[in-house]
Amino acid sequence: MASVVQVRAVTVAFGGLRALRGVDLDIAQGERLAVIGPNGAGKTTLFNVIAGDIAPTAGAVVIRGQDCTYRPSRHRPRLGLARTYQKARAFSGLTVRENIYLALAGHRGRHRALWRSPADRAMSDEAGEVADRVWLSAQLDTVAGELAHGQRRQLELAMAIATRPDVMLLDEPASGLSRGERERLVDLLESFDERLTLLLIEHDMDVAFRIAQRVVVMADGEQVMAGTPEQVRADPHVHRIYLGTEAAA
Ligand SMILES: Nc1ncnc2c1ncn2[C@@H]1O[C@H](COP(=O)(O)OP(=O)(O)OP(=O)(O)O)[C@@H](O)[C@H]1O
Repeated sequence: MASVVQVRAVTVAFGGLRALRGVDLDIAQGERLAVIGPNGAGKTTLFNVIAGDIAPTAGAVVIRGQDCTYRPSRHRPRLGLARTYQKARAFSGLTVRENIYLALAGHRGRHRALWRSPADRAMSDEAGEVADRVWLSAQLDTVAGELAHGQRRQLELAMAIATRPDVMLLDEPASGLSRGERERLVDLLESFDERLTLLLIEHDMDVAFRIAQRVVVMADGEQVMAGTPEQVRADPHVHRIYLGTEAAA
């Protein structure tokens, strides 16, 4: 299957510290891939390089056959790539519909006042459809600041979906969620169209292993192993470097 994202020998140095050391990664269209590893492994740095938030010191990032290594993040949505952030980006004082509307408007380069023209009303309806896809229909008129933590995460997903991506990068989507909210998040991600490619960094093993078809394990800026969740779970080396420390934590 053709790769939609290719990471080629990517190295990132912060001064003397090499956060990534020649990492290679191929992500296929429709794949569900989780990157795991202990603190400081380089997961966020890899994510930021793919998302265009930082440029690598060496190596290349190719998206849909186009070399994007030095293209900033604002070009990624045009290539069908969207990301979520650990820190919420929604406006607390605006409703779910308004936040999604702004994400739609921003993607289309329209920064008009809310609901002025019929075209804007159509976009407001579209915001409702996007909310439906993340199970937030009942909260359309709720201001984001009053949403439960899990719902807020759903809104973040909606704002990414508004750009009609076919690759979504999810930065620790389950962090800070209750057990029930995590279950709901996994169910929601599993409900997405199977052609949507998902790359996630996740500390919660249950979430990562349930969503991913392939898990990449990183440590010290390198890929240690990659395999199915079952293979990774059973690998003694991974247990030593990661699962053991997690279990002890
Ligand atoms: N902007 C930066 N400046 C200097 N060092 C950095 C910077 N960003 C990351 N690092 C260092 O690079 C290494 C990899 O960090 P990174 O955040 O990518 O790891 P991670 O696997 O995402 O860790 P965590 O699970 O704790 O988020 C760490 O040693 C970190 O301290």
